[in-house]
Amino acid sequence: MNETYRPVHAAAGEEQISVSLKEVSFGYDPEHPILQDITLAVPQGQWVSIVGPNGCGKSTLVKLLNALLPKSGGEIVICGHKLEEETISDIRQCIGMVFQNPDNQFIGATVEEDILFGLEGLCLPYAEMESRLHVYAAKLGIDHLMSKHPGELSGGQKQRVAIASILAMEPGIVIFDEASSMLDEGSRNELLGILQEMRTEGKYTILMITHDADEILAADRVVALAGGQIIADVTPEELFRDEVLLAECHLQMPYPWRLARELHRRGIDAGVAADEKELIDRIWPFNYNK
Ligand SMILES: Nc1ncnc2c1ncn2[C@@H]1O[C@H](COP(=O)(O)OP(=O)(O)OP(=O)(O)O)[C@@H](O)[C@H]1O
Repeated sequence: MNETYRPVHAAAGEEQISVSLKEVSFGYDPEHPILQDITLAVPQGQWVSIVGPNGCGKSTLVKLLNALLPKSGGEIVICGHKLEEETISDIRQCIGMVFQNPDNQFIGATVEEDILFGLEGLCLPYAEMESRLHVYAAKLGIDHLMSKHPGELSGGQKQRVAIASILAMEPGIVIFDEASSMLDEGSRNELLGILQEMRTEGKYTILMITHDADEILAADRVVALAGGQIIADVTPEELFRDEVLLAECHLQMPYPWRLARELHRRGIDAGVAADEKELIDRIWPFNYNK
């Protein structure tokens, strides 16, 4: 196990824990466990990226949280509810999941119906449902698609609808399982902006399975899985500084980090820039002082 992994069980200080796993295990075939003794606590309001190589069990892990798959051992507590037969429906109300393929997520015959369907399940007053419908359709830029049948939408539009449907229910925990892989760069950045806004509200805990460097950098914390175990629990910066860990996770450094490393090798210590302008501002003095 990588030394960087620091298991966390209990609340640090007064922090409320949204997601807690203690020694959780699971195998599709009991003889071959996919996940072994996973222990993890995520405080309310935290944004966690879950990373790791293909097939290491990231999707399996998040499906255990709302009993889409049955854990074979250990304890899961979601928003104070211990996961048991009787608490599954309470727990499912606390968790919204957006998957990679939006086709599997449509229920309504139109976009509007699809968003309203989830809200009806929460038994909200009609005015509140209408208000959320319009707020989240506007946030995701899908107001003009409300009367469309899901079959008439592009992959990226379908994913925006799926995200709007989940966010409109305002679950305390939102899980994205490679949910932005269908989105173009602009839409992906918009989604990151929406999540950043949600983070400032402090009400949402975000778990995001991703291989995307920008999404990883946006998180508060990165949990890395490999070989059925958590091998690291670090900040995004710690991950991107650790070339061994990056290789274990099959990840690359973000472009500005690679550029900074190359410049450093050539004697220019410009640090990591967030964008092109900052990069030029940082490199310019080196050229100017020659
Ligand atoms: N329904 C299933 N039945 C049997 N084995 C499965 C099933 N779903 C997944 N697996 C296996 O479990 C392992 C973990 O799969 P999982 O989808 O959780 O990985 P992942 O880390 O999310 O992968 P990726 O990054 O490719 O999406 C893989 O070896 C996969 O083949």
